[in-house]
Amino acid sequence: MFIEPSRRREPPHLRTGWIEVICGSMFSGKTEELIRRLTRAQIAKLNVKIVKPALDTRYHDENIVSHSSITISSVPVQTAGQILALAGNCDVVGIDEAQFFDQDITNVCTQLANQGKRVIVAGLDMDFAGKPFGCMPQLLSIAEYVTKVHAICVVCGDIAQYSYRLVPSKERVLLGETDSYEARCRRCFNLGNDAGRKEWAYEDIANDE
Ligand SMILES: Nc1ncnc2c1ncn2[C@@H]1O[C@H](COP(=O)(O)OP(=O)(O)O)[C@@H](O)[C@H]1O
Ligand SMILES: Cc1cn([C@H]2C[C@H](O)[C@@H](COP(=O)(O)O)O2)c(=O)[nH]c1=O
Ligand SMILES: [Zn+2]
Repeated sequence: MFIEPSRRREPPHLRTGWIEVICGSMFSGKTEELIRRLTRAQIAKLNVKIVKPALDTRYHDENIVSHSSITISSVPVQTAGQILALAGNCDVVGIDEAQFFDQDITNVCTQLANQGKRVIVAGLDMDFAGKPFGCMPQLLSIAEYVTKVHAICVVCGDIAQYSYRLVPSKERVLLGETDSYEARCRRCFNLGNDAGRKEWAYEDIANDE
């Protein structure tokens, strides 16, 4: 589990900000982990600002909502640049669904951290095709702390790092949840439509051994 660095008691001239990235597939617990960290910052009475891309209207227009219905209020923004103005003099900035921002998000996070803020970013590291998603590789490179979380493969029960798309669209951006995506392990992701349901997959693994 991620434990916050204890930098509060450092003298102000030595205090710096930093960037944390939480990545993984859909259903891996990125949003839950983001909300957990932000809630702890609020308990510590830090001034917290939370944003998400305005296009993410899946569960709610404003709030950030996890697949398990855990929620925290946020401000929807159209561009990464807007985050700088919104952050003002806050201590902690939380950003969800970072994969939907343009490359400018990297500069924005760097500027915020350089101002002394703790920046916590959550986003999909890979798209439905298993390719690195937009700005995420750059964010992962510049972060001080990276946490990769995993879902459970709905086909075989193994650890999942892929978001398998169940509908035929090839557009990179397609909002959805269990209606359009499922979490899959490497093997079941590569099997595509040939991946059977749980019983079949267990049998197959046993036959492989
Ligand atoms: N295949 C799955 N593997 C793990 N958790 C799942 C799965 N399907 C649904 N869930 C639920 O999703 C929750 C995580 O939701 P969330 O934090 O919103 O994930 P993410 O932001 O990574 O998509 C889990 O705690 C669990 O309740
Ligand atoms: C893989 C993939 C996902 N999306 C969309 C689907 C959801 O609306 C979000 C991811 O949300 P989560 O909090 O990580 O579950 O992104 C997409 O547009 N394109 C993709 O390739
Ligand atoms: Zn699997």
